[in-house]
Amino acid sequence: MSHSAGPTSPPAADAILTLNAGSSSIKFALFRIVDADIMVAVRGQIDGIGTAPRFRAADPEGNRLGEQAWTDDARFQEDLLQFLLDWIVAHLGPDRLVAVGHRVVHGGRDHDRPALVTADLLASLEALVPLAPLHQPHNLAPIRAVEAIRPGLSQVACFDTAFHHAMPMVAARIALPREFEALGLRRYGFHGLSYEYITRRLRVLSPGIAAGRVIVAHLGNGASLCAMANGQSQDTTMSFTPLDGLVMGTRCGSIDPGAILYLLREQGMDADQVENLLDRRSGLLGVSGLSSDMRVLLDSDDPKAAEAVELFVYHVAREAGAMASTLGGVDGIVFTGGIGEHAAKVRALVCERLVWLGAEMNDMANEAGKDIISTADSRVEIRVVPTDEESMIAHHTLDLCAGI
Ligand SMILES: Nc1ncnc2c1ncn2[C@@H]1O[C@H](COP(=O)(O)OP(=O)(O)O)[C@@H](O)[C@H]1O
Ligand SMILES: CC(=O)OP(=O)(O)O
Ligand SMILES: [Mg+2]
Repeated sequence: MSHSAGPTSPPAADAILTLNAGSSSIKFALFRIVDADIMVAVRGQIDGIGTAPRFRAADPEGNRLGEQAWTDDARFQEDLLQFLLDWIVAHLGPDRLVAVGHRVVHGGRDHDRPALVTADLLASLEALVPLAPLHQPHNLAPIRAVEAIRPGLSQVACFDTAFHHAMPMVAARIALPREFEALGLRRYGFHGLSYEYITRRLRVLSPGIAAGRVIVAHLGNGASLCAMANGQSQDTTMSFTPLDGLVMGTRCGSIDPGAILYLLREQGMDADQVENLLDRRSGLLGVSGLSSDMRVLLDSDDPKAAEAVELFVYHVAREAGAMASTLGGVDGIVFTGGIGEHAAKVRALVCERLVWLGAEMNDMANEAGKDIISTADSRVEIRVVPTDEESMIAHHTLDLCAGI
């Protein structure tokens, strides 16, 4: 698959680009294909989309390759995407881009694995936009942009829902009349690329625990828990949409459906207003009245910020109890995602509420950001494992495109 370059330059390689587009960020990575495996060459992101967009890219050693900030908060995501694609093409050097892999949050009923993008696939994913309005439109836009710039280039959609597809039916079913199940109303679950990466890592780091009963807490701007037995999803807190479950940055998480009826009927709100409230104005932002960013809340001495953190922690621990019940006990707890990886205080507050499960935290190890943060005597091993959705996307893309 590789091509030879000049006598002094390293041999050119085929390359895979991964795009993980969210509501406020686009994360990307460029992987070179070397000996039928992938090696990361560049990682970067544009974050602050909608407020103050900022682009950063670095090589695997952390050397900065690019940085730019925009003060124009009205910049459209399409302009930023175009900037990103131009930057990537300019930085490919002699390497040849052979495929692009995308994180697509919702795969619906039909997709239990990554799929090559076709016009039909794109149309079916478009139909799922109402089920993930914060994510799906941003996931699909780059697929169209790449097709416009490089028609015919192989593109692969990697679904957040796929990891949970084989979840037991009792965990997936919603207690509505059967005809609604036929419409696709079931619990799907999300953050699947992250959970898949974590379970693969855990098999290397702690094989005994990986084969057992593990609760993985993906705590980022979006947050969910997954109950895994032998690396297979048994249940998860997100559901039909990524709005269910835990308290999140701007999402409310689980809410009595009766409250939505009340907002519609008694408060005169329409569906768009309710969606905007539950998806964009609630969660940490709504309760604190300050910010959706956990860093800001932990640094603040506003009592409302502390109450927002307390509520976040309360629901993580409460749902962890439910996941423990599903698993019939717990051997390991893994923290990941921006908050799970970096906020020692949040990990400590969650674990304080899980002592009854046999999870005993080593406070010094936690503060120091060690990999294992439980005591030697703890019945439950507690770990911090940084997630890497990009490498999971790249592996799937390589697997699907290898024969093309
Ligand atoms: N050092 C830190 N301490 C506390 N929280 C952090 C820290 N770094 C990142 N975070 C939190 O992580 C969140 C983003 O997590 P991330 O997994 O990157 O989110 P996304 O869902 O956008 O992928 C931020 O909103 C911030 O609250
Ligand atoms: C599914 C989801 O909520 O993703 P994110 O955490 O990236 O917002
Ligand atoms: Mg994320």
